[in-house]
Amino acid sequence: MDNNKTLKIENLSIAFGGLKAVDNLSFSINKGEIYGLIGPNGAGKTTVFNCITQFYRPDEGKVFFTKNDGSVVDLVGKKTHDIIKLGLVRTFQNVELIQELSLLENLLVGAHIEFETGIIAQALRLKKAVKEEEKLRKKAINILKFLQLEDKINELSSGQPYGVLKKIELGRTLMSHPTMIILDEPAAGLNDTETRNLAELIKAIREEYKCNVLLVEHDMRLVMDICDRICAINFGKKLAEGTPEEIQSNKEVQEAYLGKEE
Ligand SMILES: Nc1ncnc2c1ncn2[C@@H]1O[C@H](COP(=O)(O)OP(=O)(O)OP(=O)(O)O)[C@@H](O)[C@H]1O
Repeated sequence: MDNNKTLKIENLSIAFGGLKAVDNLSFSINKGEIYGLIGPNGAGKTTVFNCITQFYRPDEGKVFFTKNDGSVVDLVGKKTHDIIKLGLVRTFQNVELIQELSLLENLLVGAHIEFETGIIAQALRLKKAVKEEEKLRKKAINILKFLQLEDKINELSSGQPYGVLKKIELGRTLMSHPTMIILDEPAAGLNDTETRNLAELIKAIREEYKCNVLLVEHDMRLVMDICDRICAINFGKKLAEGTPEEIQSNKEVQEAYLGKEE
């Protein structure tokens, strides 16, 4: 894989029963890109996600990922937990925060992967564990500041506006030093203002945390606004790939997707 790519999907296929949910799909994401994956309902977007993070094991194909140190690994067959350690994290459509914990604590819950000391040491609160916890707390506070939530650090997550919960979900991904974040319909359930803020936030994450973003999203304004390139799929196959302008003017995409949705 050439040096400029972070993620390269090659001839990916997976079928459920007789149905080919992803059918010989290939695309690649360049370093620093915000990349969009779009398609009508049932096109196979979530299945592509699940094949990248190895929640599903693809029937065929490869998923190459460039780690922080520049080396390339094929993710197929790896454990989801190990994939997070390699620097690839995802969010879920439904935000799942622990209601009884503060926003800060919710970020720390997501950071267990960062702990270098073992569970027993943590339980005994040995010096090293206490130090590590302090380091994580500082990191979490910095992320909350970046998310402009510093005044809410100790507030419970219960009762927070949906936009705040979504930010925390994003913040949790940042706790694990990602080189790539996959966002599953981040604008779902957000109002116009929250969606505009989200667009700015995703761009800021790219700048500040130097990570790539792969976005699956139905909100065309968000996709067209922030993506450098987009891949449109239908029936698990690639329809077109290109800049937002190219995708918007592509006839096949218009017929399959934009025509129906807009
Ligand atoms: N675990 C599964 N078992 C059987 N069929 C599945 C499974 N997961 C997905 N499918 C089927 O694969 C196809 C692609 O589904 P997928 O959820 O990936 O589409 P999508 O583009 O994410 O749709 P949406 O935009 O509605 O979320 C659909 O026909 C779906 O019913």
